[in-house]
Amino acid sequence: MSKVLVSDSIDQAGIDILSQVATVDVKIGLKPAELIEIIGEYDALMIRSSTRVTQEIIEAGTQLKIIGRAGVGVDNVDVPAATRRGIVVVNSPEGNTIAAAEHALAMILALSRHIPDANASVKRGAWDRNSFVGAEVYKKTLGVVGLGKIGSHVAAVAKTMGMKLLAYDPFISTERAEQLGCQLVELDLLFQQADYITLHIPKTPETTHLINATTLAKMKPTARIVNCARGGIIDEVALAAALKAGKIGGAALDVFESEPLGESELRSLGKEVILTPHLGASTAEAQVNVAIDVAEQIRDVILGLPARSAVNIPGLGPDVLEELKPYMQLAETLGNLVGQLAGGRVEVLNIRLQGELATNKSQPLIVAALKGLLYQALRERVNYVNASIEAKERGIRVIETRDASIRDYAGTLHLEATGTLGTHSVTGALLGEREIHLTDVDGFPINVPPSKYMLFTLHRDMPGIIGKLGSLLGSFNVNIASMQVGRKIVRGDAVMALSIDDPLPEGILDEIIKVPGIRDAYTVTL
Ligand SMILES: NC(=O)C1=CN([C@@H]2O[C@H](COP(=O)(O)OP(=O)(O)OC[C@H]3O[C@@H](n4cnc5c(N)ncnc54)[C@H](O)[C@@H]3O)[C@@H](O)[C@H]2O)C=CC1
Ligand SMILES: O=C(O)C(=O)COP(=O)(O)O
Repeated sequence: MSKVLVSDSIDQAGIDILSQVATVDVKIGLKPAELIEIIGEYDALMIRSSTRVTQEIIEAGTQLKIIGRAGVGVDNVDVPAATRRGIVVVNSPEGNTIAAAEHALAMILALSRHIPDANASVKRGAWDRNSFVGAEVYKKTLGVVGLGKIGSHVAAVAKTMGMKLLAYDPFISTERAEQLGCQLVELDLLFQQADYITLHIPKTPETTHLINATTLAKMKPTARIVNCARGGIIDEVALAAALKAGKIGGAALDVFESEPLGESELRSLGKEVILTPHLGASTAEAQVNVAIDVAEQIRDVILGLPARSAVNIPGLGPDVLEELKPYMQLAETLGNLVGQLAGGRVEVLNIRLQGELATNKSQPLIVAALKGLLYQALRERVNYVNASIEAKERGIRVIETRDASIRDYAGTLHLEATGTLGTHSVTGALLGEREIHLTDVDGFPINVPPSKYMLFTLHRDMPGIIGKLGSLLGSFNVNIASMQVGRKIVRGDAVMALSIDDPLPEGILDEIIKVPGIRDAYTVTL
């Protein structure tokens, strides 16, 4: 049974899902050295933002197949290190969107009305109404930095509160911003004009210390800044200095450069500063959402299925995956088959997407075909995550072509592998929704479902040959489950595809090739 380590606090709904397929150990608060010591036993690791999954931990996780982040940000995971090791990293891109957006909105209102300090003062026994006179957000300008999932929801709600919206996000269109009622502007303009600035961007090298002494100096002295995205986007020392000097009006922070927040000037500031301990995603609803979302993906990967929100598999979003899953299976099977027919080292893989596939995203299919192709060399070490890197490192050139014309099937996939031992090709299609059929091998039309053990021969189409092959296999106690011949012309060259019940015994291929009329034979395990 697989083993999953849960090293941060996760909702029980996730643990219940994992327990269906694995032994689940919940160990919260492990020190890095303790995690390194035990991670080697586990197939999957489920975390939130508290566990830092470093390269050292990934390297110690020799059995790890998947790291599941029950939340959005994967900046606490060394994703490149995981990718190199073929470990899938998944997250829950939408499970806590509303929770984080509502926290940012709560921060905006709490800052405006001094709610935390007013509350603390009443609880201390005071009744001080004069110290807590606030400001309205109505008709004020909100600058949204990062108009993604969370930023968009913040914008939508802020709009209904009567705020004027500016947004900065270099990766979204003016139309999208307009749909949300936002005016897309340059960052400097946003800094200059906003009464409130809310950050909803990932932490990247470009966004680290985006808010610093220079950018803070561009803001209105009354501006209030909210960070419910990531610590480190704001230079906290510069922020504390700007607040103290009255260069900006206030700040509400949920995330910090170093968490838990240690010694900090920010703690000593008054009602203009609100600090929460990374609570953006901490609602009952969001925790159920992210736990289920990520646990299901871990379960799927343990069961050998692809994950729907892998951050390190290019182009494999949930919508794409749902549509392409059966075709990815087809691509993988064909890749595995053509790799075995080609034998030796493959140098070029031609992939032709035909019919309805021609208009689809090709990247997941290429990755799946490469995974299949490399299976003989790498076995379980190759997966959707590292197939492209492994192929590149082996010098396999991928050429993709598309042909939208529809032939016998709605969509077909054609793979041709050229390597040190020659060129071979296979074509396949789906029958109904998901039944794989081989429709062509080396240019000869056939129509067979692939099976675990197969034998292919290239032979002359002449009387008696099928009988001879049948008897030969019989003499080696090989049971034939099905057999089909594909030929282009009568008595010309032909291909025979046989499904057999067991692997072909040693030495029998040499005997098959000796049968008069048989030119070549290939055994394949799928
Ligand atoms: N405080 C908390 O507990 C939580 C924090 N988060 C954090 O919130 C942030 C946003 O999350 P989502 O909205 O789900 O992500 P998202 O991926 O939907 O949106 C991020 C947006 O930022 C934009 N962006 C990227 N680089 C940018 C740059 N240099 N300048 C301006 N815009 C840039 C992208 O184009 C995208 O539209 C993430 O950092 C995430 O980790 C998310 C959930 C909870
Ligand atoms: O989802 C995110 O990016 C978050 O920051 C939430 O973090 P958490 O899961 O609450 O530790």
